[in-house]
Amino acid sequence: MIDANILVVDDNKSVLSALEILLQFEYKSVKTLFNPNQLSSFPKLEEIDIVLLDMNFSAGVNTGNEGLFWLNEIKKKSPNTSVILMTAYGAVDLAVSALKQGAADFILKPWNNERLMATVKSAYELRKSKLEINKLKKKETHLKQVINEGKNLIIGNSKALNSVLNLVKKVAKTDVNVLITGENGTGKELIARELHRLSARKDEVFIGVDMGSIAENLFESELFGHLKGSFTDAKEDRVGKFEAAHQGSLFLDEMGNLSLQMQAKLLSAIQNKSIVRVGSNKSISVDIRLICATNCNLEQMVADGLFREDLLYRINTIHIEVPPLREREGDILVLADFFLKRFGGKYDKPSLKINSAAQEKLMTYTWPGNIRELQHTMERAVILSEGDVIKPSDFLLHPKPHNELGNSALTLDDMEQQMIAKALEQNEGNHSAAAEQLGISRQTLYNKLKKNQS
Ligand SMILES: Nc1ncnc2c1ncn2[C@@H]1O[C@H](COP(=O)(O)OP(=O)(O)OP(=O)(O)O)[C@@H](O)[C@H]1O
Repeated sequence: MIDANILVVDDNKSVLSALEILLQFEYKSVKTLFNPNQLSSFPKLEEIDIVLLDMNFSAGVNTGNEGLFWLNEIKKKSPNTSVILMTAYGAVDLAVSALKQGAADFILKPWNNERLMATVKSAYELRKSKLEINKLKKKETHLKQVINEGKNLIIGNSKALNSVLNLVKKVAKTDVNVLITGENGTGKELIARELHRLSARKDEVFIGVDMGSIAENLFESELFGHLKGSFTDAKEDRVGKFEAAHQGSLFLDEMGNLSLQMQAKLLSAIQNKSIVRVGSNKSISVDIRLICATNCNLEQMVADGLFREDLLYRINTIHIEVPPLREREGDILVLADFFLKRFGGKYDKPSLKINSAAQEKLMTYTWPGNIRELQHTMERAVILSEGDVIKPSDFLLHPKPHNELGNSALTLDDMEQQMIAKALEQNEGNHSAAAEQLGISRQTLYNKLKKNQS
């Protein structure tokens, strides 16, 4: 017995009872209606899985228009109910217009029992798939919302930040590729998310990829996906980031850390607006809005032969430079206050205030790690503070000594960071060259940099 609700609508009582008896053999609930006008007030029509609907109700009329009218009424109230139209006057054009207007199928009277049962069965399968699709769509919308959520609030009121936000507003509505540059921790990812939020793609996903953390040998698989068995660890087919971002925005962070080989592969995907999964030879079109970010000077890297000029032109149709925090004086205390509230709440210290000497300390510091450093500084201060006031001594600010090695007060970690900073400086920000000079892999260098920032 199939657990489905069926409704039969016909002005012929013998048709109603014949169909009721036939359908009750297989379906749990079969209801009948003699007058289609009762459809308007039929309770919970959306719970009916299948309606078998006669096409002609007025005596002497066989145009089928009444059936089409009631088909539309049912579809308005319950779009996922499968409607099968029945008529004694078989005409191909009538059947075609019924199907065009959303009928699941069309049967002729007198019907063949077996064929009718098969038609009802497939209409029921159709109904189930529609409900399943609806459920998946709702789930997808929810997942997209969760993915896109994140901490999107952009705090600050400085002139410099406002002009960035103005540019973001102008550019967001277009589909052009955007390159966001700025020092580490200035909020580049936040700006990228804002571009997505204000764009026509806002209801689709925003997929972020940290290009610096992808190992060279996994680059293609991560970005373009792979087929099962295409390499040792490919246990399943996998969708890459480009495909995952289809119709949404793809944010490629740390673009300055790509080897020339990776750049070539990326360029080809961007140029062709399509990707080929590893192990496949089928090209798949992708519709993405590309947002890239870096803290490197890509023009300089082009001049040094470290970044492809053609790739740079592809990604920087619009260039947004996010200024460092030291050039956004107006934002420092506003952001500090924002983080104070956030961490005050988190650590159950809601009435904490920053005293004026502590504010002065925040304002005079140069914030090499920008907003990320301010955020960490505030979190530590909230944890360390005693009483209701944050004092200057609660801020552990240590301006990084730059090139001076050999300071006996340094820890091993400090020395390592200084060597890294020096190598990066000598190699003008080029991570691959700095890693080579230090005798470590690009990946290790990257991990060490991340560790220091966290
Ligand atoms: N204007 C802002 N308002 C609130 N939070 C901010 C703001 N700017 C940055 N942040 C926060 O600072 C942190 C660093 O920001 P984000 O990751 O966007 O910087 P980034 O420039 O992309 O850093 P990186 O170059 O290291 O990838 C994040 O936690 C972000 O939420």
